[in-house]
Amino acid sequence: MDSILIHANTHTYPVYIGENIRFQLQELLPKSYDSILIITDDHVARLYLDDLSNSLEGSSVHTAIIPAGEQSKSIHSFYELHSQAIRYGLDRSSLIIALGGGVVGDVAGFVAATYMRGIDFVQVPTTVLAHDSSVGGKVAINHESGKNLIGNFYSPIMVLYDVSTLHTLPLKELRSGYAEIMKEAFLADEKLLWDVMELDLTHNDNYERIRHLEKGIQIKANTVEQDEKEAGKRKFLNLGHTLGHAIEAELGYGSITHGEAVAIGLLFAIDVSEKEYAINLHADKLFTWLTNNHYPLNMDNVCIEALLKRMKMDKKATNQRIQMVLLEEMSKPVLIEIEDTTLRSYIESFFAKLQNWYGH
Ligand SMILES: NC(=O)c1ccc[n+]([C@@H]2O[C@H](COP(=O)([O-])OP(=O)(O)OC[C@H]3O[C@@H](n4cnc5c(N)ncnc54)[C@H](O)[C@@H]3O)[C@@H](O)[C@H]2O)c1
Ligand SMILES: O=C(O)C(=O)C[C@@H](O)[C@H](O)[C@H](O)COP(=O)(O)O
Ligand SMILES: [Zn+2]
Repeated sequence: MDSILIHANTHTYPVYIGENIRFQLQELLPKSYDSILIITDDHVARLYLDDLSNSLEGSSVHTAIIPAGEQSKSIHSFYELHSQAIRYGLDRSSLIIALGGGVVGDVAGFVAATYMRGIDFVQVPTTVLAHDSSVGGKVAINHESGKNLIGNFYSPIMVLYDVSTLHTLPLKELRSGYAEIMKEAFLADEKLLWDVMELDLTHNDNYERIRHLEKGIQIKANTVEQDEKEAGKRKFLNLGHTLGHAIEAELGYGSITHGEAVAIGLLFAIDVSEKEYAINLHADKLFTWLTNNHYPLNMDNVCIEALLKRMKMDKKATNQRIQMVLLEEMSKPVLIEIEDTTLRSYIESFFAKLQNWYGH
């Protein structure tokens, strides 16, 4: 088992990474709890809930199961989970465990952050994408106007990443998670970038995957430790998300996965960076890798005006002025404000390029 320590503003917590470590949950917890609520979704519950609850002894263990998918990051689920916590009699010394992907982690984390003004929580990520979402303390639910508009910064006391659970992950979700690894690679690790560019996701073995996940977590950790509340440097982790989040909300939460939307946003950000800074960041190679791995990139029926409106709701925007993370060179992110008219023409030419690339 490997571990990475994260130094948050409030406390330091470990991220444990290893095969089958879900069975060691009890012994890895820093203290014992009288009452524990495991929050998970209905897919993950069928696969791993028993393993986790059976590994906890000496506590009253309760479970709350939300429907799988992005639509559960809602005010309705949030309220329902609070109601269940109240019904089970959780108090300030209780623990919430988030067992699942980023959806469970984000909503359960936000419940933990707000239940009785905050109780301990542990992240037990089960997706590739959740190497990103379980670290750094962003917890949130969506609003129909935009992603993660209601939330907080609230760090878990521990992350237990049992990479054996990834064996059951569908290819679509593997793809989704690798979009965030690609993002991290462009931001800070060119070697990782070329490693992943070599990868056929259908033949990816777990040994290689663990190496990629650990590198991604380390990049995230280095960033959030310097700027947890996103006053500056942390905004770089949003590379690809300005357009990505707009696409996700515009197509309807759950129509495409978060990572699939980020992949399109990342390709766009790389394309714009190449134009702004007259450099070659290999957008063409990224496009080839994305199409070889069957990322959905067809934006034919997406309304650009609607996307622009949504991009103004992005948390990096100030006074409705859109800010984007770009790369002025490889591994050198910058945050720049882009005029609406310039952005519109960039999106138009990007969508045209996608059509053109597809045509060949
Ligand atoms: N807080 C953050 O810093 C942060 C970072 C990145 C993304 N996010 C958020 O994370 C969410 C996406 O997370 P996600 O991609 O993990 O999606 P997800 O939680 O919806 O999981 C994807 C699907 O895989 C299933 N699943 C999960 N683990 C499985 C396993 N081991 N085997 C089989 N099926 C499994 C789930 O039931 C679900 O159907 C988005 O809402 C995004 O905004 C948050
Ligand atoms: O941790 C961060 O900071 C990130 O930006 C990571 C993103 O991958 C993640 O999707 C995050 O939830 C986006 O945050 P938001 O503040 O733009 O909603
Ligand atoms: Zn993301």
